[in-house]
Amino acid sequence: MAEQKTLQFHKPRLNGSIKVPGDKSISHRSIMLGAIAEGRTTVEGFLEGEDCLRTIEIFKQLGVSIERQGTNVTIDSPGIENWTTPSDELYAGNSGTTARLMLGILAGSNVSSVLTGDESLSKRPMKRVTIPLQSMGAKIVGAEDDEYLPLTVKGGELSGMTYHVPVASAQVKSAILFAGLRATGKTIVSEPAISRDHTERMFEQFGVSIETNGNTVTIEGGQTLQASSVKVPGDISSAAFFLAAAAMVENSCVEIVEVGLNPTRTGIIEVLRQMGAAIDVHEETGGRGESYGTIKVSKATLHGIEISGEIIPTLIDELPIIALLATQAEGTTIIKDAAELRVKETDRIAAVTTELKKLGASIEATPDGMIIHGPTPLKGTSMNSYGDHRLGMMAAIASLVADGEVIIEDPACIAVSYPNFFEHLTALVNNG
Ligand SMILES: O=C(O)C1=C[C@@H](OP(=O)(O)O)[C@@H](O)[C@H](O)C1
Ligand SMILES: C=C(OP(=O)(O)O)C(=O)O
Repeated sequence: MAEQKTLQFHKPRLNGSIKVPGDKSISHRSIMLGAIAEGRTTVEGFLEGEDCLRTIEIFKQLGVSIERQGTNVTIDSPGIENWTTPSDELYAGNSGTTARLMLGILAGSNVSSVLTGDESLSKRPMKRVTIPLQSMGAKIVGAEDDEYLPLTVKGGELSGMTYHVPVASAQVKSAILFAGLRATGKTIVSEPAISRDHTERMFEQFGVSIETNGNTVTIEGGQTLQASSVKVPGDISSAAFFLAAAAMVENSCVEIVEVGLNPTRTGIIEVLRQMGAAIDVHEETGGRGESYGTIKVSKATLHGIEISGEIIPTLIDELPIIALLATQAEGTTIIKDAAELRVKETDRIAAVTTELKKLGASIEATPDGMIIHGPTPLKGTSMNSYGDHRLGMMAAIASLVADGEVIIEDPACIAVSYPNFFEHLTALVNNG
C-alpha cells in the first residue's frame, strides 16, 4: 500500500520568509539548451525535483557529461551533432515537459531512441506534438497512431513550417521551436493565447535570435547555441501553495523571495489581487531575461471571481490550489477555458472536484473548469493525491483550514516539483 501522511493543525498561523526551489520549466530547459550547445554551461538554482532529474539522466544517456552538486549543475556537451545513440530507452518518468520537449529535440538530432514514461505519462496525449513534428519531416512512431509513449524517434533532417497550435501550450510550442532550430528555413508558431515563454528567452540567452510578435514566434533554422550560464529563479507554481495558504489562514503573512515573476507565469498574483488578498510584489530585475523578486501575502477577506480566457495559460498549474482558495472566498468562483486540466498528471478537474467535496466543499465540475461556492467550513478526511504532486500539495494546504485530521495518500509524489515542501510548511507554521 502507498505511503500516507497525516496532518492536523489547531488554529495554525503561517509566518515567515522562504525561498522556494528552482523553477521546474526553466530547470528543464537549462539542461536541454546546455546539452544542445557545445562546451560548458553552468546552472545555479536548479530544481532537484524528480521531473528535472529525469531530464538530466536522459542527456547523460546521450553522451553529455552532467555533474550536479545540489542545485549547481555543470554541463559539458559535445554539442547536438555529436550525441551518441543510447543503448537503453530514455525514461521521462512523470514529466510531460521532458517527454514533449525531448520529442522536438530528438527529432532534429543524429540519434535514434525510444522515449518512455511512467503509467500516468503513458496515458497523456502526444499527438499534439507528433503531428506538427511529423509535418516538419520528423520520424516518430508509437502506439495508437503515435498518440502515446513509448515513442521511437529517428533523428534526421527537418524543414521549417508555419503552424498554429490549437490550444495554448508551452510544451507544444517549445517542441516545435527546438525542431525549428535544426530545420532548414523558417519555422513560425502561433497560439491562441501566450503560453510561458521560457524557451524563447533562453534561446536568446544562448545566442539564438527569435522574433516574437504578439502570439507568434519565428525562428530561423540552422542557428547554433552558444554555451552559457543560467540562474534559475524560484518556481512561482510552487510558491502559489504558500501564497494561497497565507491568503486564507487567519493571522498569516508569508513572504517568498527570489521567485520568478515572468509575466507569462504570474496569473496567480492577478487572481489573488482580484479575490481581495493583501499582496505586495517587488520586482528586482526586468528585461528579456527571467525577472524575479519578492511576493508577500497576508490574510484578508476573499471573494469569488471568474477566471477564464487568456489568463488561463499563465496559471494553469495553479488551478488546483486556486480551487481550494475559492472554497474559503465569499460568493462564487467560476473557472472556465481550462479543459487542459483534464490531460495533466491526472484529470485535475475530476480529481480536484472529488477531493474537495470530501472535505465538505461546494464544488462542481464542468467540461472545461469548475464552479465553487464559498465560503464553506472544511472537515478532516482522507485525500487521494492520485500520484499528482499538485493534488498532494493542495491536500496538505487544505489541512490548514480543515477542522480535523487530513490524511494524504501517496504524498511522495510531491518530490516531482517541491522536494522540501513539508519542511517549508512546518517552518512557516512553527513561525506563526
Ligand atoms: O512548458 C512547460 O514547462 C510547461 C507547460 C505547461 O504544460 P502545457 O504546455 O501542456 O500547457 C505546464 O502545465 C507544465 O507544468 C510545464
Ligand atoms: C503539468 C505539470 O507538469 P508536466 O506537464 O511537465 O508533467 C505540472 O507540473 O503541473
